[in-house]
Order: sequence, then C-alpha cells, then structure tokens
Amino acid sequence: MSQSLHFFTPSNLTFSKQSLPKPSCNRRFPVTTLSPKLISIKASTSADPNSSTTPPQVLISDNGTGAGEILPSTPEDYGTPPSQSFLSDSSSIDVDAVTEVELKENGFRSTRRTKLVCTIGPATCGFEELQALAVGGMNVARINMCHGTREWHKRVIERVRRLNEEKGFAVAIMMDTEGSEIHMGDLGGASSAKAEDGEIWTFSVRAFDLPRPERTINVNYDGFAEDVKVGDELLVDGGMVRFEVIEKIGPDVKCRCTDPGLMLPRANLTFWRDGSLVRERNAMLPTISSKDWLDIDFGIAEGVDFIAISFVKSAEVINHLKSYVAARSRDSDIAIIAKIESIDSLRNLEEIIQASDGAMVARGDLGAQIPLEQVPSAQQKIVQICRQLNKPVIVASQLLESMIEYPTPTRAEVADVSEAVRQRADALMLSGESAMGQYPDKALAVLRSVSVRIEKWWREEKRYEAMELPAVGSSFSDSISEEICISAAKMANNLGVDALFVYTKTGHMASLLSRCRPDCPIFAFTSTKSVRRRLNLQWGLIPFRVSFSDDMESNLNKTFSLLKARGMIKSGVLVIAVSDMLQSIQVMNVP
Ligand SMILES: Nc1ncnc2c1ncn2[C@@H]1O[C@H](COP(=O)(O)OP(=O)(O)O)[C@@H](O)[C@H]1O
Ligand SMILES: C=C(OP(=O)(O)O)C(=O)O
Ligand SMILES: [K+]
Ligand SMILES: [Mg+2]
Repeated sequence: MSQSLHFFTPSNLTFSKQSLPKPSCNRRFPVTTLSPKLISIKASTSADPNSSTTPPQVLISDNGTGAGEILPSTPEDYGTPPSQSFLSDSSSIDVDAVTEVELKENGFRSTRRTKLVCTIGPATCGFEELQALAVGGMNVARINMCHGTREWHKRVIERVRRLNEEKGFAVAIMMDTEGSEIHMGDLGGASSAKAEDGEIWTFSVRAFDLPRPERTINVNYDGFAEDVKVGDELLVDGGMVRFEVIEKIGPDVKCRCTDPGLMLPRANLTFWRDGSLVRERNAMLPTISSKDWLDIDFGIAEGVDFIAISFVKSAEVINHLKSYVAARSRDSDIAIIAKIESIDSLRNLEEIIQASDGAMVARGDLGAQIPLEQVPSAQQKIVQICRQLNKPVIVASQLLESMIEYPTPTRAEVADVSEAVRQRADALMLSGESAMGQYPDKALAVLRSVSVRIEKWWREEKRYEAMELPAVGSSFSDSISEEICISAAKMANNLGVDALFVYTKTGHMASLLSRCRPDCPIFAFTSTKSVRRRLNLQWGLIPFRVSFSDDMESNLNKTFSLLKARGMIKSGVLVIAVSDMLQSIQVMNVP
C-alpha cells in the first residue's frame, strides 16, 4: 500500500485530488517526479516502521570510557580503506574510514551528533598526530594565528589536506585571527613564566634584547603605560595570574604579583579599576588589525573553510569582511565565524550572529571581560540565539583544561562538557589540550565519549527543551524548505526512522535539518568537497560527497546502492529523504 499527501503552493491553490504520476515499472520505492511547486509526501507502508531494522548491534567496546563506541584506538586499526572511496568521480561516494566502520558495525543511532574542533599546535602538527586526531573524531582543525608563523600554519594545512585526500576525511580548516586586544609578548621563546606572590615584574612596551631580562614582560599595545594607573589591577589570562600596578617609569610599568601562577606566551592582559574593566583607547583598536588582514589574505589563498574573527564588536566588521572575502575567493566559499569574547559582542549579539555564518562562545577572553559567574548564562544565550538563527555554534576554551597536564579530566570538566552537549551546541573545541597538552588524543576521546553518552541519555529520556524555531527564510522558496525540514524532522522522531537523507548543493537544506536536532542522524549528500567539509561543523550531519542530478529517484537509487555496497546501510532501514532540488519529503524502506 502506498499513501500520498499533496500540498500546493499559493500559485496553485485549488485543492485537487490529482493523483501522483504512477511509478514507472522499475521503481523500487515511491519517488515523486513532480513539478517543484508541488510538495508531496509519500509514505510506503510496505513494512512496519517499528519493525524496520536497526542494523544489528555489535558488542561494543567502550575505550574505557563507558561511552559505548567502537572506534578502534589507533589509525592502523582501520587498515587501508578501499581506494575507490577517495576518487571523486561520479560513480563513487566520499566517506572516511572511521564513519564507514562506525556505521557498518555499530549502526546509525550510535553516531556522535556533537562536532569536535581541535586547535593544532606543537603537540599535534605532525601528519601522524593529525591522523590520530581525525581517527579520534576531529571534525575541524583550528589554527590560531596568535601563535606560529604562516609557514608553520601552511604546513599544517597541507597535512590536513593530504589526510583528507588519502584517507577520505572531510576535516575542515578553521583559521582564527589574532585580533588586536592587549596581550603579552612571546616570552623570548620560553614556554611559560612563573610569577610568585609578592614579586615585582616589569610590563613594558619596549622590546627587550635576548635573553629576556628577569621578570620582564613585553606588552603589544603602545598605549599601555599611558592608560594604566597606579593601583589598577592587571589580570593575565582573565585572572590566572594577578598583579597590582605600583609604579610607572616611562614605558615601564612596575607591578607586584598578588595571585601567583603560570603565564603563557602571548597571554591576554586586561586591567581593572574599582572593580570594572578599563577600556580606554584600546577599545578603539580595530577588530581586524593590519596583521589580521595579511593572515586573512593567507587564509583565502590557502582556501581555508572557516575564518574565525576575534573580539568582534559589531555586525559591520563581519559584513565588511564577508564582502572582502567574496571578492577575493572566486571558487571557494569561506564561512565567517564571529567569536563572542567581549562586552561589545554581547551588546550587539543578535545582529553579529545574524551577519555571521556561525559563532564561537570564546569563554577564555569572555571570562576575562565579564565576571566569571556570568559566563554560563552568556553561553546559554549565545547557543540559543545561534540555534534559532540557524548558525552553527562552537563552545570553546577550558573544557578539559586539566588534561593539558593530566590524563583524566576533573568531574567538573565532564559536567561542563555535558552541559554544552545538553544545550545541543553544534561543536565543542579543544585549545591548549590539543595544541600543547600532554594528552591530546585522550582529551579528544573524553569529548567524544561524553558527547555520545549525554546525547543518548537525552534521546532516551526524551528530555529536550522545547525550542522555538522562528522563521529564518528570506524568500518563499526558503520558507518552503524550512517547513519541509521541520516537518521531516518531526516525522522522523514520531516514526522512529533510522536516518534522514538530505541532498543539498549549497548545504543550506542540511543546516535547516540540523537545526531541528532530530533523534536520528542526518546523512548529508553534497556534490562538492568544500561543502562537505563545511557541513562537518554542524550538529548531527554525516557529510558525504557524491555527485547527483535533479532526478531524486536516480539519486536515491545511486546512494542506496553505493552505501549498501560498502556495508553502511541495510535493506529494510527506514529513511526519510528531502532535497533542495525537489521540495519533497519521501518516506521509504531501503530496498
Ligand atoms: N601554532 C602554535 N604554535 C605554538 N604554540 C601554540 C600554537 N597554537 C597554540 N599554541 C599553544 O597552545 C595554547 C592554547 O592555544 P589557544 O587557546 O588557541 O591560544 P591562546 O592561549 O593564545 O588563547 C597557546 O597558549 C600556546 O601555548
Ligand atoms: C577561543 C578563544 O580565543 P583565543 O584562544 O584565540 O584567545 C577564547 O578566548 O576563548
Ligand atoms: K585567536
Ligand atoms: Mg580569545
């Protein structure tokens, strides 16, 4: 038995019982071949959805985390995947070996929905280390232009590219600008400097000769000595170390350490007077410095997937950068991520997020600019606005800070990670843990296992907050896509389908489905590698590259047979498919 429902757009308002074209002889499942104006929902009830197969569950090893994942622990465990996977010809599908193993052996429901971003630094810049991170679930590699040379970053980008080409991964590159807030110099090559209680340190805009004199710190902001006053409090890294300003001598500012601690190269500096953050002339510093523009040119030339902008103050800077990038990057589409890490960015939050292609809750600097106890509510608000406006959102900084030094996280860190997962942020980010920590792979494994466990718990308990999803479409056609995705996600939850399939050229339809945070994973099929990489930042999407046409029937046939041939899907699995070529919702069992 087959059922169909038709909806007409206003240009064809007369309700009619017009039947759908009869399936042609060799159709194995109902497919619509209707004009794009006609939205159809066809449901094949040939099998009871409840009995439709979830792929057999394989006994799961938990990597010692209780997460119920089966990821092998070393890159070698995956062997060499079939070479066909990475030939981007019209008869193949690009998928990485980790996803392939995961789907094959563990079924759809087990897949992780929350995406993982790793900052690449000295601990992880080699090909082997990058591969271990990709195998461990890294979806996006972040390079921080605060550190290292362009040559260094270029080599990292090349290695990630090679990993994608050779192993089928779709690891995206995110370049993060330095921004022009006040920070310390690079400590003359030392990896850190320890300040003890009561010690007198000199902060100066003068560059010091090497070796750096004892207890001296170079400051990057020329107005520093003029702007601070005796009695001000100077905070390194938002309070990891504190000083009191005791004397000014020309360009040198003498400070007494009041809270001892370790200072890292180029650590952020803020100064406070009478309990408030002082924002003198430094508030006028440009969001994008001249060095940042050169880094942005570098990012465009290298074809990075995302550019994250530090210390965004307003939507204008995002709009300006977007037009700059659009004019210069002809064949690639670079997404712009606004880092929310200043008081100004909180003031103009909605318009900044609206202008951007995504946002980052950059809690490191944010926690240095607003009282720490206000950071959790700011995070909650940023995540909520991003989800409502359909922009991917990353929760960043200090998620597993103790793992820079220790192989296990604190209970409080696990609770923090689980809260970000529960808020259903798109992605979690490692900073020092993966850039220079001692246990980058273990830190990534903790993010992975906590994500999978919390997602599963919340699905089982059906404990999601009801989030209003306001209309975001700017055209009628966009509104149709949006409604289709909301309906498809709802149907998927109510029918307990195994997967949503979306065929998308630009990625927009996939992001609309992701926004609904459905129970089942979303297989996103797209024809270009760059869109596939960009989709890798978004919640719940498993991006595949496959070439497809406007004919949904042949697209479905082709993907089913490619996925079946690789053991990633089995007959009988219940799927809902949507596409941005033909605005339809199709429900079917895999033949
Ligand atoms: N490319 C790099 N080269 C050297 N060290 C790096 C690099 N990227 C990151 N790091 C190290 O990792 C730490 C954490 O990275 P991140 O959070 O991105 O920077 P920051 O601490 O400046 O905000 C940095 O303080 C720095 O010590
Ligand atoms: C992610 C952040 O930015 P950066 O690491 O570049 O300071 C942050 O401040 O939290
Ligand atoms: K940065
Ligand atoms: Mg920051």
